[in-house]
Amino acid sequence: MKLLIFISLLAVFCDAALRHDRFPDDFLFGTATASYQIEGGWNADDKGENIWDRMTHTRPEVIKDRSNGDDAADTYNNYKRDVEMMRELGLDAYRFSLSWSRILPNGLANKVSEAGVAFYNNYINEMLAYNITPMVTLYHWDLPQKLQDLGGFASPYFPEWFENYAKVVFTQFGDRVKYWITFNEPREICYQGYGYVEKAPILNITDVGTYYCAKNLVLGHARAYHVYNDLFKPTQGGECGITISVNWMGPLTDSEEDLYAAEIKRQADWGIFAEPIFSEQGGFPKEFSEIVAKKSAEQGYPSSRLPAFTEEEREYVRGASDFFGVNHYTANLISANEYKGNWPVPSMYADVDVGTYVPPEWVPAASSWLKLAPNSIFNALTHLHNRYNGPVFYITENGWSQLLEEGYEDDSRIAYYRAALNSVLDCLHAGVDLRGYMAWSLMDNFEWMQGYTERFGLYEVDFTSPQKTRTPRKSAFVYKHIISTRAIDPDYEPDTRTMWIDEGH
Ligand SMILES: C[C@H]1O[C@@H](Oc2ccc([N+](=O)[O-])cc2)[C@H](O)[C@@H](O)[C@H]1O
Repeated sequence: MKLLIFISLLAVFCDAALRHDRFPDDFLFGTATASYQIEGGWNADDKGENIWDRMTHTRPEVIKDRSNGDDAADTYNNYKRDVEMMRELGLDAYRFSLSWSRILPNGLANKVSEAGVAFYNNYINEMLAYNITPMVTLYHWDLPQKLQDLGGFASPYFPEWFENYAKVVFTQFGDRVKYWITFNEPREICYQGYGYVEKAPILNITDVGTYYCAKNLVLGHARAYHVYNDLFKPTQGGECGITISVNWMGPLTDSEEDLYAAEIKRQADWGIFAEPIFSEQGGFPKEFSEIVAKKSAEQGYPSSRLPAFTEEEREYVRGASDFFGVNHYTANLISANEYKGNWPVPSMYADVDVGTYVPPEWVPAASSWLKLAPNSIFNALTHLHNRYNGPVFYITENGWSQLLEEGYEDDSRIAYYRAALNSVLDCLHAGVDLRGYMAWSLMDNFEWMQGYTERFGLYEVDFTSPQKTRTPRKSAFVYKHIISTRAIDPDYEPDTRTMWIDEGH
């Protein structure tokens, strides 16, 4: 009898393990943040000005609450408290970004700030003291203003500036940092910074640099990857990848037109950045390239507005990544003929020329673009897995916004995280090589054009208090429970509001 019970328990256990009802022990659970959104200290020591400093100081009206990241959550002075929060949650890893102009005040590598390097050394060492693995993004949207004045991402010098910056960073921190992400979200950098939608550097021109930005960014990524691979990896032994924002773009109907429209939307949205690096053939996506070339000719341009890679560049970029970082938040349904916007010509949006639809039953967050879309992580990751021959993935951002008034009781965030992590389990079950998940965000922060009006934090931050006091929300307790049990208990309800640090952290 005992043997029978033992065998059936073993069968249940093995089945659960095979079905990935639990997250593997070596799966990296973390949270993510970005320098401009949390650090503050905008002019501390010899830090240089960046494009968000310049924009928020000269055009405060473009930010919803006229705020800025001058102080933000003041991580510059509070980094020990941040690491304490990581320990409270029991994180395996923490993704954060470096402020380029804090390390290189004028963007160029001829002057390195000792104070800037010291700050990041302290931050990294504090994490490592508690076994928290740093995952470091080199660029999360805060370009040194000096480089913007020289043309920014649209300049042909950009790849070289980025390589030089990367070399400094790998030299200073590579003995301890083993996960490197070159860029956060090329789509947002190029399309929102240099295209139609306004974000820093707020050029107020349409389209001029969109696709030049895309090409220079991809080349900059490849240069940093090769420098790391050739000069640093042999002794430091880490990994270098890129994070691309991938929301699921499925067809509105099964019609051939909608299927094709969704494919073009995917090619424009993330394929333009992913295809050159992760596809077997390299280069920009075929159909989208043909569309832009055709429209450019009709518009009277002497050549395509999407500059092609030379054969040598294509080979240099192809395969230049150890992993695919995915920022995933939501989904859209794509239509060939319905729900189209009125886009300026020329622009990437007019080039794509499809409609996007969001079903009303998808629960909305506080951010207008964010809805709880069913199975969207599974749809996006299995698609990428199939298209790019099974690369290693990390989800480098995923999270949910609320309005400040919602405070501790963030049940909609908990529902979102549970749905997302169930989708992660489905990915593991389907054989996707997904090795980690970083929740956005550890704490409330400066949400770009929305200022402090939209809150993504597991910890609430009181930005009016001198210490920028951090208080855990209900979701922080739920995430902690998921990490420690490596499983999702849909009924878990925290019975305390007081955080604690488990032994070993
Ligand atoms: C909340 C985080 O958003 C990340 O950027 C975006 C912005 C918009 C979408 N979208 O689907 O429309 C996805 C991701 C950003 O990387 C991070 O800094 C946060 O602001």
